[in-house]
Amino acid sequence: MAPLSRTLSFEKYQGIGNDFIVIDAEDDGIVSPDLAAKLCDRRFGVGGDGVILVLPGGPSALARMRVLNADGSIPEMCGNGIRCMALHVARHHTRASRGERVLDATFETDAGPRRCHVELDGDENRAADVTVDMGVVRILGNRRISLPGEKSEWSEIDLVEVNVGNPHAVSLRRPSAEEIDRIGPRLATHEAFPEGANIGFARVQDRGFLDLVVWERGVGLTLACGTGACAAVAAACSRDLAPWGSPVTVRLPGGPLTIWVEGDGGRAKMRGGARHVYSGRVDVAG
Ligand SMILES: N[C@H](CCC[C@H](N)C(=O)O)C(=O)O
Repeated sequence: MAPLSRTLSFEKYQGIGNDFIVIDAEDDGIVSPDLAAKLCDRRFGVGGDGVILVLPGGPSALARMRVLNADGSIPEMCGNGIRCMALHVARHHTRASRGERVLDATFETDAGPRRCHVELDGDENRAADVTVDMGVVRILGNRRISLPGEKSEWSEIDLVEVNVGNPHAVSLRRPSAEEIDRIGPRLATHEAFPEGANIGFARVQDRGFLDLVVWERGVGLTLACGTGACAAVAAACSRDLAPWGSPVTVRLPGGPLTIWVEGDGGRAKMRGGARHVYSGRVDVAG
C-alpha cells in the first residue's frame, strides 16, 4: 500500500539570501525533523536553509516561531527567519487595504519573546526594514581551538564564544573560502561546543563596519546569519574593535544588516530586509 500522500501549503521567504520555507501550523508536530530535512533539500525538495513554523501565540504573543535547520535540528532562534516570519504575519495579519502598513508584534521563540516592527512598503511582498529586539547577547569567553591534522595557519584558531539565544563562536580573522569550507564544519561540531555552534568569520573594516560569513550549525555556509551578525558585533565590541551601543553595519554575502549591541549581557537590535518569494504546495508522503 503506497503511503498516503498529503500536501503542505508553504510560503518561501528570504532574508538577505537566508531562505526559509514558512508554514502556518496549529502545532509543531506538523513538520518532523526528518520532513524538514527533506523539504530543505535543494534537489529533491522545495529547497531552503530551514523551515519556519508559524504557530499560535500565547496571551502575550501574536504567534510562536519554531525553527528547524536544514538538517532537521531545532535551534533556539533565527534572526533572518524571524524577519521573514514577521513579514509573513504582517502580509496576512495587517490589511494593506485599510492602509495598515505597520505591524508591531511580539513573537514567542525557543529563546524567549522577541519584539518585531515591520513596515510594508508599496510592494506587500517586501519589507524594506524589519527591526527586531534580539534579546540579551552574552560573551561567554575566548577559546583557542585546535584542529589536529589541519596543515594551514588555522590548525589553532582563536574564537570569541557568544550566546545570542543560540550558540556562536566568532573568529575576528578571516580564512580563505577554501579554508572556511574545510574548518567550518569541524568547528561547528567541535567537542568544545557540546550543543554545536554557528561559526562566524569576521573582518572588521572600521569601527562601524564589518564583513562576515557564517558556517551555520545544522545548515552549513549560508549567505547571511542574523544571530551571527549580532554575535560578530558583540565579539568585535568585546575587543574594542567596534562601539557598544552604536549601529554597526554587517555586510554578509547576501546583503547588509544593521546591528546594535548595548553591552556584554546587554540587548541587541537588528534591522534588515525580508522578502516573500513565492507561495506553493508540496507533496509529502503520509
Ligand atoms: N543555524 C542556526 C539557526 C539559524 C540562524 C540563522 N539563520 C540566523 O539568521 O540567525 C543554529 O543552529 O543556531
